[in-house]
Amino acid sequence: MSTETNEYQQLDELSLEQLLQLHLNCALPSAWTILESHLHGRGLFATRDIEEGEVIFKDQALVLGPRSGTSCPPVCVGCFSSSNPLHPCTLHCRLPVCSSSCQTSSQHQIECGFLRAQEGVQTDKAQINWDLLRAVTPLRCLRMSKLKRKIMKSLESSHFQICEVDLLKRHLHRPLSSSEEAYLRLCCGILDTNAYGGSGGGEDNKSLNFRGLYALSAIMNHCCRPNTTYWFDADQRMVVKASSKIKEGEEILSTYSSLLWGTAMRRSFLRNTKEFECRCLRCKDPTEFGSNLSAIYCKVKPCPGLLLPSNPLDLKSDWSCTAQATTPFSDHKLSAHKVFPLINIYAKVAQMLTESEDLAQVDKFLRSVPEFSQPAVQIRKHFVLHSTDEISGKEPNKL
Ligand SMILES: C[S@@+](CC[C@H](N)C(=O)[O-])C[C@H]1O[C@@H](n2cnc3c(N)ncnc32)[C@H](O)[C@@H]1O
Repeated sequence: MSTETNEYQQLDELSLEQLLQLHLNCALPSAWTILESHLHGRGLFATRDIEEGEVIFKDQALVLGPRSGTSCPPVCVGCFSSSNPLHPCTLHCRLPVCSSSCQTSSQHQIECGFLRAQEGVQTDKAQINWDLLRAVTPLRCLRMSKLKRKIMKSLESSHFQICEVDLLKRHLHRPLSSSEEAYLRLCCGILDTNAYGGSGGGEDNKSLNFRGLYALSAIMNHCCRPNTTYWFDADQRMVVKASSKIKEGEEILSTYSSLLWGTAMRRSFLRNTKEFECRCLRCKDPTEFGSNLSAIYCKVKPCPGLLLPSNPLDLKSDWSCTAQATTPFSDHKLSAHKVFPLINIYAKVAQMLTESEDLAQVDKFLRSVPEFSQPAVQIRKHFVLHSTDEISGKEPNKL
């Protein structure tokens, strides 16, 4: 029997928890275990009391690739940095790199070889193809170790129709073999469901933007009031820390959406990208634990109340006024289809103001929306980050 078959058989005998411990070289006993969750499928649970602020685990990515999309600056496929000027790889794979060491890095060799060997006939080889950036992470899954492949295949996969494989097929002239295509499609589904987008530091304080499949983190279910927080260290490991005390037996929960988004935005993001309806306590509470993050001022003048969704789990429900019982006005409601355009306008204005940084206009705008509304929170967050960066001498962050 070959060593390879032996290796596979040995891996087959291990549970997902043991495979992950092997991959992460964990010190045992771990503070976590994998159990069935009442939320969905499997979840991560505390094996002992975990103190607030304690690092629960450091997760090593199974695969890393560049982050892409309209909200991300263009990055180098080698180092994931957007700080240096980018140029097309000179080997004509049409991906952006920032240096010769990034071009010759072992991780770039995977997609570079694949795209080079099968260049599209009519493409301009000297140009960067920004669309292809999306296909890099799935292509890197083609060259995973057996252990990583086994772990990846045990993760949950979505059935999204939009897939980077179709994009790749448009840019290649050699058809993908059926096994390549099936494997790449599986990888895309697994990445969509489980990958985390990382950004932040890195060496020399460069801002990095990457997408990583962190398998242990991928077992964590979502909650809009999670009990963990995470960041990425200089080696692009995902460090997961308890944001509140977690008792033995409790589920360890992450968040897949921004905590600063209001309920309607979080729930539609989760439905569209992760295919589930969140029904956590924060989603059920119109005031979002008293923060009134989704609120807009009541439109009946001079009512001082705030409009909040009557039933936040139903996107179509009316928005009612908090001051209704104590004011002489009767018609303090707005239908959802009138509220959402308003919220969208506020969000766009908030974005424009943070980009232009006209402080007089920002001040005027902040007076027109409730203190804890999402656009107000976003604007404040922007200026806090900006001033922190000014103090530390870094380039200011954009929202
Ligand atoms: C990264 S996986 C989480 C682990 C997953 N439970 C498993 O068994 O592998 C993400 C998927 O879990 C499900 N999920 C996560 N949090 C959930 C929640 N709060 N409510 C319902 N489903 C959830 C969704 O189907 C989501 O696409």
